Amino acid sequence: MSGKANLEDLPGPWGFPVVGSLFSMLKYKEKTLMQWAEDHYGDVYQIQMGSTPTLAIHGFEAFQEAFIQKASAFSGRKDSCVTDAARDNKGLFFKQYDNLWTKWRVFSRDSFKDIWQTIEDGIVTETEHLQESLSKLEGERDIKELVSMSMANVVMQTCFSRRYDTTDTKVADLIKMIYSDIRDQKFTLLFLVPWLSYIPSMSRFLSDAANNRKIIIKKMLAMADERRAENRCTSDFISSFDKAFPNPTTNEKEFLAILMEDFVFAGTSTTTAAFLWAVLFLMKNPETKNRMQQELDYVLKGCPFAVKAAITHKKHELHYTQAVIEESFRLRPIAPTSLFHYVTEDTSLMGYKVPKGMAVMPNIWSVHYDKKFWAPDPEVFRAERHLNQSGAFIKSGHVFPFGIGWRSCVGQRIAETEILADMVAVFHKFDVTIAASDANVDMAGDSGAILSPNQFKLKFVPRN
Ligand code: HEM
Repeated sequence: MSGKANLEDLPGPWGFPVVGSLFSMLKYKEKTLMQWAEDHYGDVYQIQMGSTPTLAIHGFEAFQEAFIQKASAFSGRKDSCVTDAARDNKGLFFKQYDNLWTKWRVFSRDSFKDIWQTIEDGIVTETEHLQESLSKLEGERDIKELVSMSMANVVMQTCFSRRYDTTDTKVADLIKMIYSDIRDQKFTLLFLVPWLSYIPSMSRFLSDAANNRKIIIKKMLAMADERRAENRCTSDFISSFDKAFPNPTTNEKEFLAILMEDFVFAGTSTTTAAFLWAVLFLMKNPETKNRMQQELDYVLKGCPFAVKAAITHKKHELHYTQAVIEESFRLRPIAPTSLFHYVTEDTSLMGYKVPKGMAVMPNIWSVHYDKKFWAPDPEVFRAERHLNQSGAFIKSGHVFPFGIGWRSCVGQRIAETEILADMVAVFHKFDVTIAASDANVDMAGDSGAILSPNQFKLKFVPRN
């Protein structure tokens, strides 16, 4: 193998002692990293994130080599005091790469396949509730909370085959608790600079996170028991678990609880943000919105259950609608630098030797904005770029908001179906306009744990 031998030989920016390049990474890190790649260091370089040496990966080729060709070397997750406190190396999201991860990943993937009918029915039910809520709205309103509850309920339907009312404070509190630790900046700081745990406020944060974990496990298992006690004939994640683990150990029960916590965490604000981005792009591009509505009217004409038809047998006729969603995914991937991966063995990438133990930051943004591939206008919203000459939707393979390879999003099919269903539910049924005061909303969005759109208000008028 050609290439440099040592970590020191990988190119990369100079970082401050102790914190490294952490401060340059606080907001819109995807753009900063891409600029550094283009201007100085190339597609593969290292940055110091706190005390963590991190490999930043850019461009389609490097992604393919790392996450497809060398998947076993690049599919790790870093262990840390804070993920240990919050997850105890259980679930999938922060789970280190080992046989247990494989076992639970395969179990989750297969369960979602087995219970797909329940998931699909759950999605349709939630769109009906969303439509009902939207038709009751008066004036111009921010719909984020409504969409978020609807997305959370799809996860609840998947796990427990039932929905929870917005007034159910028990579930609302559980969801709040699931998000509370990870939304705190102390979480990221401890992840990247573990020695901060010696500071009393940080060590308190860690013990609170561990306590929260125990409470969340208890609540999730209580909900599972409630659902079993109802003794309904069901097909959901709990029934899959009961079939696969007829006599579960305490450890396996805890694993189930933390997996479901991961689904709520990974499957609520992500889908909400991705859907709201698509809506916002349509508000900014009224001609695209009109063309999409014409397609919905034409393809779904005479279907008594338009949403159900759209996500099942009519999906492959909704070329333009799929292109709109794809273009929104491209321009605003909600996790532009994905999740940290971790190098599990000495390996190489694009000719550089990469040692075991580096963290990895996959910059999805760099592929979505690649000037060569998306020329001449990577910054412009243009759904047509995903259509061929006959108007058929074509996946380029260069849009992957869910990541690629072994560690890619296990909920991708659920998320894609939810977003398509909600697009149909909203734009087939309503004429939607953005409040005049939000017409110039900043499209850079809010660069927090995920990239979500800034707040905006909408008005919904039922269509004829
Ligand atoms: C638009 C919505 C969503 C987007 C853009 C998204 C994106 C992602 C990304 C980028 C990753 C990390 C991939 C990597 O490490 O390479 C991920 C992981 C994950 N996602 Fe999603 N996600 C979405 C919705 C969902 C939903 C609905 C669920 C579950 C119901 C879910 C569950 C997970 C889980 C469990 C993981 C960790 C997988 C593992 O490490 O094995 N996500 N997602």
